[in-house]
Amino acid sequence: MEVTARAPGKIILAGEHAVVHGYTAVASSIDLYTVFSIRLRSEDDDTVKLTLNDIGLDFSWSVRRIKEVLSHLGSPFSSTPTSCSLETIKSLATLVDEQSFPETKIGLASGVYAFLWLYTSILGFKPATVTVSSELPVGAGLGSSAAYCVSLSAALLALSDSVKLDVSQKGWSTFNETEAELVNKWAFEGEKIIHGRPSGVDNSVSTFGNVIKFKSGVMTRVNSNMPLRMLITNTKVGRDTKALVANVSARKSRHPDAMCSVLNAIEAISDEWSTIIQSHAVDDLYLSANEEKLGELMEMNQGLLLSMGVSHASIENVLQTSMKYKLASKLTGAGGGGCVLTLLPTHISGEVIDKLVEELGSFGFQSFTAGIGGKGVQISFDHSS
Ligand SMILES: Nc1ncnc2c1ncn2[C@@H]1O[C@H](COP(=O)(O)OP(=O)(O)OP(=O)(O)O)[C@@H](O)[C@H]1O
Ligand SMILES: C[C@@](O)(CCO)CC(=O)[O-]
Ligand SMILES: [Mg+2]
Repeated sequence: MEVTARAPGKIILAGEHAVVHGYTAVASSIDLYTVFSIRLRSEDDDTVKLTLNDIGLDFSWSVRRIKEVLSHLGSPFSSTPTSCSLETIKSLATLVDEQSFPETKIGLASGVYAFLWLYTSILGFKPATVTVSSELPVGAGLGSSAAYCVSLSAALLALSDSVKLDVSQKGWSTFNETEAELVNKWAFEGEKIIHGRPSGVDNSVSTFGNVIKFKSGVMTRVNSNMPLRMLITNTKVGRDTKALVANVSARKSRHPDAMCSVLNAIEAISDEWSTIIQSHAVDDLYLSANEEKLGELMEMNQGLLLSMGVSHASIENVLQTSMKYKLASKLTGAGGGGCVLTLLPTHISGEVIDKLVEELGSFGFQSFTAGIGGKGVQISFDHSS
């Protein structure tokens, strides 16, 4: 039997970075998915094979070798999400180094550490073939790391003793609330390995889907009543969330008072965002007034992100280009490159959007739209293999 789990990416509508320091963010899932498939092999077939399709890397460890390095941890402990210690990360790095990780892709190694941690903690030492593929650009602000950790945790838990699913179900099915909570907690432990200091907003929105508000580790569902449309532009400038989050923390400790004001202002923006999208538009006039307010909030949020040091020339280029069309934009996710959101109000014509996309394309950027606010993580079982 093969188990497949898919988890969506996300956009942060307001409050990235501030949320790491306990201030509110508003985020929504998007209908682009990361998909993990796991097929257990027979016990005498002593290997765990991992294929990372998006980054073109393959790994193959013998279960004996993994046991040698990690069995002192006493796994599996699937019902007890546990943090990976620095000591254990060193052991995981040994297992990865033995597979000659290419130097040019070394920034991606933490995803493989997260894999090994979640795999052995949830399933123990079982031989399996594992593959992952994603519709999300990796490391571009759309929550690829969270979708990776959520879909992996979901597929592993589906094979563990901690979750009892009906494996005869056909097609995609969802977890109940308690199971989804467990998936989310394990995914957060994976995110910690990749991000260093994640707030938990990305794994929560990937697990539960829809639109959420998030503050100090607590998620609140937001019932959006607005038809939100965003153009997502990938600047294709590579960046690393861990480094950007660390830079913001350093700036905060250098300028605590100034940064406190910036973070409070961002929280006010997030709160206003959630109030506006929950309100019911009584007519078109009301809707377009609200769209205008959201555009202004995006511009203000972007200005504050610039002051935190996480914008980038490529992001500024997208902002200026969209401004020519009187459209508001902000970076989404960790910034430093990656993706930018541009609000597409309901009155805007397809022709204008096409022109903007073409102009952005002339800089080498790639723009697309995605469905906003769909389901969170889902699972399916295939008995044919
Ligand atoms: N499909 C994938 N295959 C392999 N590794 C992945 C995949 N998706 C994510 N990763 C891991 O996640 C890391 C990227 O995470 P990072 O947090 O920097 O970016 P992001 O999650 O896309 O953006 P943000 O956190 O701003 O939303 C990669 O370096 C890799 O380790
Ligand atoms: C930059 C950040 O706020 C969002 C990344 O999508 C980091 C986090 O919340 O973990
Ligand atoms: Mg991430």
